[in-house]
Amino acid sequence: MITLLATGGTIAARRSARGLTVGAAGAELLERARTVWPLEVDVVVRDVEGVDSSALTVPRVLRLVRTVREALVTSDGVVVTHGTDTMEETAFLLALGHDTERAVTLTGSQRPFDDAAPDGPRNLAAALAWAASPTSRGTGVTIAFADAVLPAIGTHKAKSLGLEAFAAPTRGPLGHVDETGVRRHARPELPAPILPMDAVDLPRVTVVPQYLGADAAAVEAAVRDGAEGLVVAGFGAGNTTPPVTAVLVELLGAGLPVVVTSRTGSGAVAGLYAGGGADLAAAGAVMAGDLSHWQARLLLAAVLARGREGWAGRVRDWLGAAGATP
Ligand SMILES: NC(=O)C[C@H](N)C(=O)O
Repeated sequence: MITLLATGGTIAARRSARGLTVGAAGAELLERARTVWPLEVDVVVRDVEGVDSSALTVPRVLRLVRTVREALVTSDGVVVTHGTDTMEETAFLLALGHDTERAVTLTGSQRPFDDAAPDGPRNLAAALAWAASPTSRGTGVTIAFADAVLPAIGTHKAKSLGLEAFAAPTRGPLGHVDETGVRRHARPELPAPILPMDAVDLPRVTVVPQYLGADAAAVEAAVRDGAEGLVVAGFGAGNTTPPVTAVLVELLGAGLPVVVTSRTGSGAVAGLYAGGGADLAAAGAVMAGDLSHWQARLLLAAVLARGREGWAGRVRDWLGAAGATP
């Protein structure tokens, strides 16, 4: 038996005078998905949220993580329908808490429920087939979209409207689901769970972007606003402007956790450049491998939920176990 948890998103949205509005229930989504392929599996449906994913928050997603965990006790796998805008973040939080062989697969759509040529039914049919298949055992949390199955870790939404909405640039799909059935090509690295299951929220971690001539103001404002850690969306291989480098080195010296990502959207970061990334690495910043800013933010927040002590080692260990860094 598979549990289908419906949370909203475009897959459940209809056109209205106000714009796309979530309204279709999980049972309606399932009914459409069953017209794509014969799904020889029992599915229990629960509507747990009914929102555009831009309206979700960390506390709400932490609640969903616990709901998924409970469902996994009695199900062979869990499928979550979800808006695509924040799907990579919900998938990542689920991955941070995942500790079973059973598959958890998220899916959604780019086109609404009432579109003349919707992509939702096929995406959901594929997600259900993947989660129900013995092939998906041990593949952790995944995103099934446009016939591909991508690992939660390292995946981001790469297209605003295109149907192949998600990409895992340095990892690629783990498998495909199409007319030939369910195929797995790879097994992902699955780090041990680090998300505290009793957490109702996570410490504030702020993403600070780098751009031509960026000064220290955004970093200083983030700290003033109570950030307990920072993710710097750096240039290229993890570089920062001279004033941002200077303020971050000072904050690292005072004990503030800083993680560095790349605004390129593909590839790993390394502290290569004097006056930029090399100075940050020397001061104790952690390079986030191929994680997006948004996933790195959740990783650091989950680590800080257990306190600041030893944060860098715990982030590095997780990144290594996830195959994000060597
Ligand atoms: N395609 C989508 O699902 C986008 C929608 N705004 C959402 O994230 O809920």
